[in-house]
Amino acid sequence: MNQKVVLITGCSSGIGLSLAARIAKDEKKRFMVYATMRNLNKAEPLIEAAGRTLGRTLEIKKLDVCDEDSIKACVDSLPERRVDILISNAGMGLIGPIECQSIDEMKTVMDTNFFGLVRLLKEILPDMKKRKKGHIVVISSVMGIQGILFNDVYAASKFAVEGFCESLAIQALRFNLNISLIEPGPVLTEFERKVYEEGLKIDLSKADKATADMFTNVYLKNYSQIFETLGQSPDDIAEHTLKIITMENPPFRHQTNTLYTPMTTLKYADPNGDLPIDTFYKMVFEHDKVFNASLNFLKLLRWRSRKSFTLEKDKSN
Ligand SMILES: NC(=O)C1=CN([C@@H]2O[C@H](COP(=O)(O)OP(=O)(O)OC[C@H]3O[C@@H](n4cnc5c(N)ncnc54)[C@H](OP(=O)(O)O)[C@@H]3O)[C@@H](O)[C@H]2O)C=CC1
Ligand SMILES: CC1=C(/C=C/C(C)=C/C=C/C(C)=C/C=O)C(C)(C)CCC1
Repeated sequence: MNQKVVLITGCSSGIGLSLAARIAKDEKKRFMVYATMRNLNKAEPLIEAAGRTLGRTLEIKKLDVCDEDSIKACVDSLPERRVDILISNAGMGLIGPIECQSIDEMKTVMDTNFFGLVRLLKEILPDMKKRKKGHIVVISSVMGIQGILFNDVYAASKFAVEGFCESLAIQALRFNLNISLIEPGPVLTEFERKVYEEGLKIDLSKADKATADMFTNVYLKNYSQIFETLGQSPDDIAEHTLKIITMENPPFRHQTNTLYTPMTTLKYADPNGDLPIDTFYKMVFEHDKVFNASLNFLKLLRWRSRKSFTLEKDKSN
């Protein structure tokens, strides 16, 4: 059987876990999944989700994207070091005023979200080029296209990922390789919980009162509601990603949440760059009424898009 080898990072929870289980359970058994995580003590939820695929179409391996030796050891352990599809998923968030964040905290985000991808590719890309075959799939974010209030460093890390991939994609074409950026909006995972809990713990005394109030009373106050309204499940992201890896000509960018697309499109509608910033500003600060009305509108759209996604899935079966 000519199975494609898929290596996924960050499979201890969230999107990585859903992706690994979903791809391993592919009805046509088209994939052999190496689901990796930095701490194998956290493997239990994946073992449970993998069920009977464990040891058949799914194997769990250790890989820390911040450690080159760990990446090399993992790739060396694969038959012929072959990776047909790399899914770079491991990542972390960071919210809050920059006055309250240390440079070390910021570096950890860049090291994981951006250099983590770079380290993976330095190990895997040369073999893909030799074979003239391969698909690099990166779990980016809508924040790889557009910054969001109090996500300055996280957005910077995803912009870095997107700039890096845009440059590399041109070279990759010469070697018949595909690169795809998956751009989810909010997804209900450990990410959301960790980021929110860390947000509540921030010592806001280093920020001025107006900034501290904005973070507490605008951002944190609305955070859970935004995720509940706009949030997708990690299984949704897994379905979208499975579609992308089975396409003959996969797109370079794929947004998983159609509700978010109008916001990201504003960027391309105004070369001056003011339109998305003004719109976000108005949405957040100018009138609570507009904000609440938009939330209600989003709830309605979400219901409709859920329906259409289900229909699309039905059609493809
Ligand atoms: N949730 C969201 O709203 C969105 C998330 N994303 C992106 O999706 C990806 C997955 O996040 P999500 O599933 O939501 O969050 P989770 O926190 O549930 O999962 C993150 C995963 O990354 C792993 N990880 C962190 N650092 C490293 C490292 N150094 N080496 C290997 N693995 C590591 C975590 O492992 P451990 O358990 O050991 O910490 C965990 O398995 C991230 O890239 C994130 O930026 C994009 C858009 C929206
Ligand atoms: C909470 C909140 C907002 C939106 C937050 C969003 C949309 C977060 C998205 C997070 C993602 C996509 C994370 C992973 O990549 C607004 C609208 C700024 C208004 C103020 C409060």
